[in-house]
Amino acid sequence: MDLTGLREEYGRGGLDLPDLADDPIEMFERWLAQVIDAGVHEPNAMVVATATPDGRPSSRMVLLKELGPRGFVFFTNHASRKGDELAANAHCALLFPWHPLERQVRVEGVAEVLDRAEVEAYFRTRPRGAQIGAWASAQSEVVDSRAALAASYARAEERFGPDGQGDAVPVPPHWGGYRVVPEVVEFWQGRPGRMHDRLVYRREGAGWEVVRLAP
Ligand SMILES: Cc1cc2nc3c(=O)[nH]c(=O)nc-3n(C[C@H](O)[C@H](O)[C@H](O)COP(=O)(O)O)c2cc1C
Ligand SMILES: Cc1ncc(COP(=O)(O)O)c(C=O)c1O
Repeated sequence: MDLTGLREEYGRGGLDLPDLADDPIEMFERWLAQVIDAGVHEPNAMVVATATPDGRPSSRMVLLKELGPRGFVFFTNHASRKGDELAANAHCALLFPWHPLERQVRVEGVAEVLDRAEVEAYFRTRPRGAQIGAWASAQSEVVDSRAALAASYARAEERFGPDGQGDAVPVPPHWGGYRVVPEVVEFWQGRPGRMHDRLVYRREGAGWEVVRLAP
C-alpha cells in the first residue's frame, strides 16, 4: 500500500514561551480544555508506554480519569501486561494524540499505585456492566473463545446481580489504578514545513525548567 500521498501541512497555530503556564499540569489543563471545546472524540484517551526491566516496550490506549497537581491518573487491572510491567519497572510514558488541533503532549514519569480509597471512589462511578466486566475479564490472559468470555461475564452477573438489582459490586482485588508523576512534559504544536514548536518542561529541584527542542 502506497501511503506517500497522505500528507498534512500543519498551520493552525504556534507555541512560544510566553504562552506557557508556570506549571506543566496547569498548561496541560489549558490544552485539554481547548481539545474538549473543539469536540475531539475521546479527548482524554492517551497511549501508555511501559517497558520490561530489560527494555522491551509495549503500549496501549487508556483513559485519563483524573488530573491533579501530582499527576495523571488511569484505572486498569494490576494483573494485566501493563500492570506486570509497571510492577517491575515503574518508569512509563504517556502520549496524547490530539490530531484535529495538530498537537501532541508527551509525558515521561513514574507510575505510583493508587490507594484503595481512591480506586473504590472511582469504581463506584462506573456503570454496573463495567464493574461486572472487571470481575469477568482476566485482562491480558489468553481466552479460549468469545463464548468463554461471555460465560465468565454471565457467572459474574449471576454472582452480583444484573443492572438495577443486587448489592454494590465490590472492587476486584486485582483492579486499581496508577498516578503517573511527571518528570518531563512536552507540548508540541505542528507548524508549516515540519518546523514544529516543541516546548519541554523538565523537573528541576522543586520547580520546572523549560527548553525548546528542534522539531
Ligand atoms: C480508547 C481506549 C481507551 C481504553 N481505556 C482503557 C483504560 O482506561 N483502562 C484499561 O485497562 N484498558 C483500556 N483500554 C484497553 C487497553 O488499550 C488494552 O487493550 C488493555 O488495557 C490491555 O492492555 P495490556 O494487555 O497491555 O495490559 C482502552 C482502549 C481504548 C481503545
Ligand atoms: C478494559 C477497560 N478498562 C477500563 C476502561 C476505562 O474506562 P471506564 O472506567 O470509563 O470503563 C476502559 C475504557 O475503554 C477499558 O476498555
